[in-house]
Amino acid sequence: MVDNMKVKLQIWDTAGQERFRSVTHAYYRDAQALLLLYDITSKSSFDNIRAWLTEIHEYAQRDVVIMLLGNKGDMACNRVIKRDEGEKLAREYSVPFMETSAKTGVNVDLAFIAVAKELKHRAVHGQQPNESKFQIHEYIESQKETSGCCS
Ligand SMILES: Nc1nc2c(ncn2[C@@H]2O[C@H](COP(=O)(O)OP(=O)(O)OP(=O)(O)O)[C@@H](O)[C@H]2O)c(=O)[nH]1
Repeated sequence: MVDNMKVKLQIWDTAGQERFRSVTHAYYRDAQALLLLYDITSKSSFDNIRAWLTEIHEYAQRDVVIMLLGNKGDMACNRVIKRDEGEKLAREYSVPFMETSAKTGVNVDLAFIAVAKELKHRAVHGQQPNESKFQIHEYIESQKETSGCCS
């Protein structure tokens, strides 16, 4: 339930980076939202994000909701990608960003709730230029948790 409205999300987990080239566009071509995850302890996973963003720009829907997530936030002591770098990349592409942990659950609900809220808002209000916009960036900034022993 999002603001008293039932929102149904169908979630697809695409193949990982090593199979990156073989992922069919069909996976994300019709998606309304895309969560791009990298692993804060893996430089290659972070470097792959740019390639994904280029792909998305080319093949995904123009108004797709994109969110950048730096996962394994619980392993901040082993991080090789600073939070700063994630934030900078997100700013460059104007997408919201936060660090998450699938292990501890930090910010995981928030990522899905923010997407659900954005999609619900669009469904209810449409996308007329004058309509008030749900501010997904602001919502995430106000709700996200930041933690980590060495961050
Ligand atoms: N500590 C920690 N480990 C995690 C986290 N998320 C995933 N892992 C571990 O990282 C490994 C890879 O996780 P997957 O979910 O298979 O990653 P993936 O990118 O979907 O993998 P492929 O799609 O197969 O490339 C597993 O051993 C997970 O248990 C996290 O937030 N924290």
